[in-house]
Amino acid sequence: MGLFIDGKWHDQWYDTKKSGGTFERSEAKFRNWVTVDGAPGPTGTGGFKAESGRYHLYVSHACPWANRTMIFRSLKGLEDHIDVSVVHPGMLSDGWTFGTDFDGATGDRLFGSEFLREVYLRANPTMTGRVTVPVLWDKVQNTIVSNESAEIIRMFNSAFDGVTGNRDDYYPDALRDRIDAINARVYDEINNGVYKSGFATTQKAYDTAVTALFDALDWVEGILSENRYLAGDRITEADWRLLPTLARFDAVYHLHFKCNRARIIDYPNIWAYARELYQWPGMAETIHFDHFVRHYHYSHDSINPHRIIPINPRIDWWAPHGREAMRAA
Ligand SMILES: N[C@@H](CCC(=O)N[C@@H](CS)C(=O)NCC(=O)O)C(=O)O
Repeated sequence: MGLFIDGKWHDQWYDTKKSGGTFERSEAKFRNWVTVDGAPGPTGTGGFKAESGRYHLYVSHACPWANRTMIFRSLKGLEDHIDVSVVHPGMLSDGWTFGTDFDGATGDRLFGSEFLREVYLRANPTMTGRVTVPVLWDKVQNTIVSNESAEIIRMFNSAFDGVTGNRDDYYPDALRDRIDAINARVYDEINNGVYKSGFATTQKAYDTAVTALFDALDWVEGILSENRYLAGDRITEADWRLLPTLARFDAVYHLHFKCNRARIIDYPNIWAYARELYQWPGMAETIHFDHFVRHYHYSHDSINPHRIIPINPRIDWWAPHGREAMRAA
């Protein structure tokens, strides 16, 4: 794992010394937006019009942030309009690679690169920053539109509606305040909370993160005991942003990131809800247990130096979820 400083690759693990043992996620660098007519979005520059076949998505099936973008690509019927390259789940000193010796790893279908970092250098040969997935690439301007998943899913939610005819809205006006409030806590304490627990390098940093994580899961369990979905009776972006973390929890985070006060299967409402989301049309195809079990245990050698891949529990994600009953309540 590494990062670029002025276009030069440095093999370097996260620096937690300056933050008292706490993992701090760095900000994504490319923050442009695809819009209906190419007008600039909330950040970055314009010129990225929604067009079929123009954009390419780079993902890892291991990565929860990339998983969000694959979820929205499927929900919004973008499969025929935005093609995808999938990196290899092993991420060592070269960062993400395009090795194809793992089922589902496609190689770089656009440029035939060996490493994802080459794609970043095409966009900015002197860049400083981390080489992360997901990446949304523009074949016309030959650059990265965005490497921030939260913003890529907002683009996918509406910018391509004229291209696909799919007008399903997962961020409806009337629910935005509620969705934003839920996202803020879910991001900080759950999606990123598992990383803060797992990458902590002091007991105090771990204790703080893991306690907040399970308190937040208790809060989610409470919401889901009264509501079918996080924002009420309608499924929204808030739910889709939680699913990738729930899917990885018992298989990876519980053991590898020491998130072991409870498992997801111990929360009756969260577990049934997680199965409902997983069983939603198209969703199971975006969730690749083999990629994330391999990635985390193999790539984080400061946590698992011998790279032993654990056996893991057998969990039935296809068991009936019974959440329809919530609607009648
Ligand atoms: N803010 C980014 C975070 C993406 C991210 O951190 N991805 C991880 C994989 S799960 C990554 O590529 N890490 C490589 C690195 O940090 O060097 C997003 O949500 O899109």
